[in-house]
Amino acid sequence: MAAASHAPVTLDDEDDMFVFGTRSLPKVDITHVPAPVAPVNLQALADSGSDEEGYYKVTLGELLDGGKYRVFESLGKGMFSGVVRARVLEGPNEGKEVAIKVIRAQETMYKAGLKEVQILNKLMQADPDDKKHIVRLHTTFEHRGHLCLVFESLNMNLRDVVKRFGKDVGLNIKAVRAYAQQIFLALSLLKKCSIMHADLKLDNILVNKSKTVLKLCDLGSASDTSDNDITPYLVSRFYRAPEIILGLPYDTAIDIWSVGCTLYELYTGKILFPGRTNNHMLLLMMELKGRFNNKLIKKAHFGDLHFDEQGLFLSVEKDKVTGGDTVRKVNISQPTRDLRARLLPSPSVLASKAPAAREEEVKIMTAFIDLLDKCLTLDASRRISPRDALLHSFFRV
Ligand SMILES: Nc1ncnc2c1ncn2[C@@H]1O[C@H](COP(=O)(O)OP(=O)(O)OP(=O)(O)O)[C@@H](O)[C@H]1O
Repeated sequence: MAAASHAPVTLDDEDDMFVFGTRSLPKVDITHVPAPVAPVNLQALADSGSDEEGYYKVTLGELLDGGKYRVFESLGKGMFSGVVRARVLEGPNEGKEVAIKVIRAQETMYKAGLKEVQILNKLMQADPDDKKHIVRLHTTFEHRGHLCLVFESLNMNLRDVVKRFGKDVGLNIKAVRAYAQQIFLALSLLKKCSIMHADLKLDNILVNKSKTVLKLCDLGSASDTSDNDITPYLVSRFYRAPEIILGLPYDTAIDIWSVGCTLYELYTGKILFPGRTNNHMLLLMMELKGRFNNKLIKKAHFGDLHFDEQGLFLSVEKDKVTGGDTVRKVNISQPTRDLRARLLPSPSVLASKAPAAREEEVKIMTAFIDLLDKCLTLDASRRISPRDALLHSFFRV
């Protein structure tokens, strides 16, 4: 039995077909990138060149995939991976830049990476002409036990754009409108394919060098709509839809909610719902949008965590004296914060403009606020669809 202890450790039965390897994968039709056949072999992990958290320790100038790519820049670390920029050294794309996402050498991360490849393939097949603003996956390979995804190289994410060009006060409304249209096109493809992105935020939207074209990236949390287990921590908290927090069934409408939060942030440079906890998120949402419908609360898995039998909100707050948690019952009837008050230019700003410019500004801002309001509908079944969003007057004023 001693030999058995050196045998590759497989994940489970369905993954037996996967084996770690160092070979590169066959390159095929760009709309269908094969997932590498998986690993999990202790020997390979021991030799993975990773730090203690499983991130690959990349060196600038390093060659990857048998000399096909030379790394020249590190783009940073996420939860699942380190992303590097590299140059293609051979083949028809010689000289071109790519971005390589090197997944952490860990069984769950590897599996998540394979799922990301599968979802990107499905989306590329549904959009062979690359018109729907989702990042293109060129190919995949394995490097010392790390699954590597080779993407088209984009310039920076929208969080960096806001930092650099919006100086933390946001972008002008016409730039927001141009980006919003592209985001809703991407969402229309996701909906058509029954895929939820489930992690939309400024960090996961990339732009090209001229900042005119954007693409959604990081499909690492994405899944099919049939795959919607109740879990209150899906999506980064500030962008998390109320149905997720309440434990209601959810679908592609969660991404519309996240886009509402993202567009607000793009325009203002401020987080719309900076909740400290899921409970605090619900309070902030109700302050803006009013109370939840009682029927919705009754159906919700976690309804009684946040509401009492009378439908009063149980706001968990810090006691100023003891510092411990206390519960304050809150009866929310009317919204107390207002998107119009926050976003419409003040009368003094408007007065400083010529009448035509003033009229245009009010028109476009009124349309923007209306669209945001429809993206942020508390009841997911009544939230605007990507298609209707694209037909909204915001894109025609
Ligand atoms: N194709 C690309 N071109 C340029 N930069 C990219 C590309 N893909 C990813 N990046 C950069 O790397 C960052 C992390 O990428 P990604 O979100 O896919 O990785 P992740 O490990 O899932 O990260 P996180 O845990 O933050 O979600 C992005 O925010 C972006 O700045």
